[in-house]
Amino acid sequence: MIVARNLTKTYGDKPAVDGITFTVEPGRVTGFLGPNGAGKSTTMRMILGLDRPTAGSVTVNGHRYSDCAAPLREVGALLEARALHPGRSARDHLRWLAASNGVPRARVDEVLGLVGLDGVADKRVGTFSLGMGQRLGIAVALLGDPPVVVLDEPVNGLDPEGIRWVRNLARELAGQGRTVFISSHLMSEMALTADHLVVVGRGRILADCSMAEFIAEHASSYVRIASPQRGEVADLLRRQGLDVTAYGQELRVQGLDAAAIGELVGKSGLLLHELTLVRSSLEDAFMTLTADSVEYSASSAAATTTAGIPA
Ligand SMILES: Nc1ncnc2c1ncn2[C@@H]1O[C@H](COP(=O)(O)OP(=O)(O)OP(=O)(O)O)[C@@H](O)[C@H]1O
Repeated sequence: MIVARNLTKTYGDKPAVDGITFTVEPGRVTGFLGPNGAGKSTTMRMILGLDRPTAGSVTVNGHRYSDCAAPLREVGALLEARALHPGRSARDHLRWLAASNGVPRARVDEVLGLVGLDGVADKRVGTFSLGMGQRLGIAVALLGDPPVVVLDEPVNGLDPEGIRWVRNLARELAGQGRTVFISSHLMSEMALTADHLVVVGRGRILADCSMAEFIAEHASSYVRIASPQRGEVADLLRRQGLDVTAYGQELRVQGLDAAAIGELVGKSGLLLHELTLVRSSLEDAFMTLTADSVEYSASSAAATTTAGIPA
């Protein structure tokens, strides 16, 4: 498991990570979500001993990464910027890492097969596409068969098949009881992959909860109604204590499900032309939650954070 306590990293006078405390438990996929510049990579770099915390601490299975005797066998990691020797083949790269970390040579072919690179294992890494490079990075992460896996934006550069593969792999690794910590700035991707979420913005924790709790708390829904007797329908529903907002030609109603609203209106003899349950997407919920934390945003992006959800 990974435990961060009051973890802080300051560059100059700017906190990149601002006193965050969280735990990444084994046996489940924990998504680490936040907009660009939220502090995800800096946190992951501190987990892996590549950056030293300004204050606080982070441990992996009870000790600091720098105190690991065989790091590759304790924590497997894919970080965004990966230094690869372009003239070396994928197989040689993995063999070199295996030899220097006490990993059996046979494991190299195993991980090449696992990530689907066995057919190109002897090609020079410099000729690899972004997606192939990501797969090789994941092979490196899995080389030491580690109980803890940290992946920074693993689906970057992958095609839809590759994205699905990473998703399944993450779930499989968690199913084997490993600790899996994956960063992303895409809520929609995490919704399909993670059991638990740690959401950060401007170096601070905005949410630390199960995926189900996040959905229940942040994804709002309403019932959309179209009626030739819009005014009367709105009056009727308001008299029932429901929250009704007129939106152009439609009404948006919160506080009761679509079936019950249909029955109420039906009993009154008023006409309905449409009665639809509309759920805001998790992406909307995530953008609303992190809207104040976005470092660089286009004005159109800011508009989408509030569009479609009545206050
Ligand atoms: N070496 C550094 N020197 C100065 N500032 C840095 C350094 N590394 C990161 N930062 C700043 O710290 C903040 C957090 O950056 P970080 O890369 O951790 O965010 P992130 O959530 O991983 O974002 P992204 O999704 O864009 O990778 C940003 O404001 C960034 O500009």
